Amino acid sequence: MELGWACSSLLWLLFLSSLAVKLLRADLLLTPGLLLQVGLLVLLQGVSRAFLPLPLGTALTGTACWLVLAGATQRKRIPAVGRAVLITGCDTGFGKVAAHHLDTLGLTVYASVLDLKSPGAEELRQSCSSRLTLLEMDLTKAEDIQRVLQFIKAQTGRTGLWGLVNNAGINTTLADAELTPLHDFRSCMEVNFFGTLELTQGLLPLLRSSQGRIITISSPAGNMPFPCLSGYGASKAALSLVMDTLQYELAPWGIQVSVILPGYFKTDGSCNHAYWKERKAQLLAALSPELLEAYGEEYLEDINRQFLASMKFAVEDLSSVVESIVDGLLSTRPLVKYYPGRGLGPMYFIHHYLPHTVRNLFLKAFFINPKLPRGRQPKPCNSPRKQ
Ligand SMILES: NC(=O)c1ccc[n+]([C@@H]2O[C@H](COP(=O)([O-])OP(=O)(O)OC[C@H]3O[C@@H](n4cnc5c(N)ncnc54)[C@H](O)[C@@H]3O)[C@@H](O)[C@H]2O)c1
Ligand SMILES: C[C@]12C[C@H](O)[C@H]3[C@@H](CCC4=CC(=O)CC[C@@]43C)[C@@H]1CC[C@@H]2C(=O)CO
Repeated sequence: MELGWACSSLLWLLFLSSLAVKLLRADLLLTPGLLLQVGLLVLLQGVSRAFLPLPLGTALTGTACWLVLAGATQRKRIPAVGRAVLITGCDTGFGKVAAHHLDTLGLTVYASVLDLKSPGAEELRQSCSSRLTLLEMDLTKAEDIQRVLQFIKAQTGRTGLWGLVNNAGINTTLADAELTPLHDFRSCMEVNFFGTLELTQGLLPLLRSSQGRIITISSPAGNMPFPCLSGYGASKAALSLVMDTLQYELAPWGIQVSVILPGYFKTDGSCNHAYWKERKAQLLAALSPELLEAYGEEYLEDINRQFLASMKFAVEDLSSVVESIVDGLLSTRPLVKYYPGRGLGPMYFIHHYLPHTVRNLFLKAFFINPKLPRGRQPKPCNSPRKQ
């Protein structure tokens, strides 16, 4: 009798802990169907303990548990061929890799780029099928957005537009909020928030007709206060919030909205040394004498040094982000949030469940921990005392 209980308890402990891990990792959803299957497993457990020898009953129940877990985590997909999607920011990074992959899946891809002559645009032109169309669009220019909206409406009259992937985004500054010029906040907002929102709004009539998908690449920097990323993070916070709102506002129209919150990946935008060297120089040149006196040039140099050092943690393989985009577009049950990359679990656990002081210490240790500004550093002993 005891052995039977021990086997059953161990079996259920293994099954329920696997289920919990998959739910936490968003590998599966707690659907009514899954709950019914768990109920049937309980019934099977009771029947096998009552009528079957222990080894047979345990094997039968164990196999049933495995089948439930395996079935629950198989993410089913809808056919890709014939579906049209627009993806922005395909000159480099996630957008370029995703555009190529979506093309290989048989989708009709409209890939927007900042510059039709960019190396990335040329690479897509050379490597993709005739189903991929490159479109030039600067999200800060309303006329560009309107031109793309007209083009997409004209081109997708027959197929409809199945999906929009809002990938394009910028980060212009790596510095404390006080040191970040207001126009840098505005630049991030213009591209990452207003431009993306204007394009999304413009495509909603098509997406409502197709009951399609919206996938937006935001950032954990929009959920938590990464040091020196307030300008970028604020724009991503606004973007995440509006997409989270659209997720339930558009549900009655059958549109499914997903937000992807990637970890740190090595792309042209995140790890371009020349770009960040230029941005640091422009930031220093723009600093007022008062701020330069209060913080000191060494303060910014140190931040930049730590940022360059952090790049070694950036993941080179972008496939997990691309897979999240594909799942958001083609899964029968797309997730509301995707967290591709390393360390997102602990990061969000700390953010949600531990005191903010712990979270802030984690973010500084994980990314950038600014040194004391010049104005707060102890004066050397021989310096003249202020009267
Ligand atoms: N790389 C990371 O670690 C990381 C992490 C989290 C989120 N993200 C986000 O992922 C998205 C893609 O970033 P990435 O890392 O591939 O960087 P990236 O710089 O390689 O790609 C950004 C793309 O946006 C385009 N773009 C820039 N300004 C634009 C404008 N005004 N109008 C239209 N397009 C414009 C660029 O041409 C480029 O193709 C961005 O939204 C970024 O914020 C990146
Ligand atoms: C903000 C960046 C993208 C991304 O958001 C990164 C951040 C570095 C810190 C960091 C760690 C994470 O695990 C989540 C993403 C993130 C907060 C990156 C520094 C440069 C890069 C970009 O500039 C993207 O264009």
